[in-house]
Amino acid sequence: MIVVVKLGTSVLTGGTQRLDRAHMVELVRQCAMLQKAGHKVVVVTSGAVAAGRELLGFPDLPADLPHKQMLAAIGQGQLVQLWQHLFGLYGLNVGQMLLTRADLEDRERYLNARDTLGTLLSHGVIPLINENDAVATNEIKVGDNDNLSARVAILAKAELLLLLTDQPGLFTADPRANPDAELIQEVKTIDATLHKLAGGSVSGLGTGGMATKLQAADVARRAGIAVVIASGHGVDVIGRLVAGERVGTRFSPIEDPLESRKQWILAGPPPVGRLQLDDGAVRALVDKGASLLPKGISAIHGRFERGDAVALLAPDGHKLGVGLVRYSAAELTAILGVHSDAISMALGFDRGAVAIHRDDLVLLG
Ligand SMILES: Nc1ncnc2c1ncn2[C@@H]1O[C@H](COP(=O)(O)OP(=O)(O)O)[C@@H](O)[C@H]1O
Ligand SMILES: N[C@@H](CCC(=O)OP(=O)(O)O)C(=O)O
Repeated sequence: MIVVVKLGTSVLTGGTQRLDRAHMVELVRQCAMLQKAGHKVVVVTSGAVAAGRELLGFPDLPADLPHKQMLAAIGQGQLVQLWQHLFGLYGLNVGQMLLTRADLEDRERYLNARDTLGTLLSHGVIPLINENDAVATNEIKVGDNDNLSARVAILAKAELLLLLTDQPGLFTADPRANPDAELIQEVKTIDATLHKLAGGSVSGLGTGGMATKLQAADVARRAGIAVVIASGHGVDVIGRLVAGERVGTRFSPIEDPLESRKQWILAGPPPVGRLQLDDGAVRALVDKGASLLPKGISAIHGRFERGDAVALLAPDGHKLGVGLVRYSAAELTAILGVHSDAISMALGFDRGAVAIHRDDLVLLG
């Protein structure tokens, strides 16, 4: 089985300001046991900023992007060196891959990253993955390692994604503020009610809290990957989760997973615009599995070019899905509501009858 293990800053520091080396040894032991049993492990490791801060002796720096990038640039080397040393004790090699959203949104770069990851795995090397924080500005960032790990799980063609953190799982409310909150053991559907339960990070160490873990789980399970959120401090937690033990919060995969290109549409390009659809278009897309025609679009928001990803909104405003457009925003504005036969008349040229082809469309539901 290919397993992606995402280790949050909260796990790697144990809530302190420093990397918890003793615990990292224990996590490496667990991963090595899995490799020995014939599984393949990919580690998505946070902790670069924490390691940088530790090396500099906790300087009092502004919390702005340039200083975070500086800390990540300093800390990433430290972090990987440490992992390399610890995995080396078990005779395992590691291979570092630093990714950003820009590596995932272009289909060719996405496939290149997938090849490298596959080659590392086929040679028994442990891929160590983090966001390339030193160069990633907000525009090109995935932004948090929960969402990054879901994309990595898709790239690695993993069966299981473990989001290991400082809580035993997803609770009915943030247990730090609500002592009565209860652990949710199993999630079958991720809806707006569930999203409301999942709060942000309050420790000052992590990024995104449970909110980003839920987003990550939603992306991974649509690709047919099971996801568990659990405590990174549980005894033998990695091996027990791989063995299928009921620990933490488990999200079962969607049974009819998206095909590869659609997984990329969901995981790669960020939507840069929004199309408001009319009722007829919603019925055609949802009930008949049709492509989206310009005549079913009632409004266009944002500036996008041909090939960009856009979000599709139902008349009541809820997000129906994501798709890659065949016309730019300016072109679509000129043919909004126009019947397919009249497109070339309105534009002076014709890129085909559909605004978004069915093959370039992912419906969320
Ligand atoms: N419903 C919830 N259940 C559990 N934890 C929650 C919930 N809502 C918010 N949290 C917070 O999410 C935090 C874990 O996320 P985060 O700080 O980003 O850690 P990590 O570094 O592991 O990604 C917990 O410490 C907790 O305070
Ligand atoms: N890339 C950053 C961590 C980003 C992140 O998502 O952190 P976390 O929520 O602790 O998994 C780092 O290495 O410090």
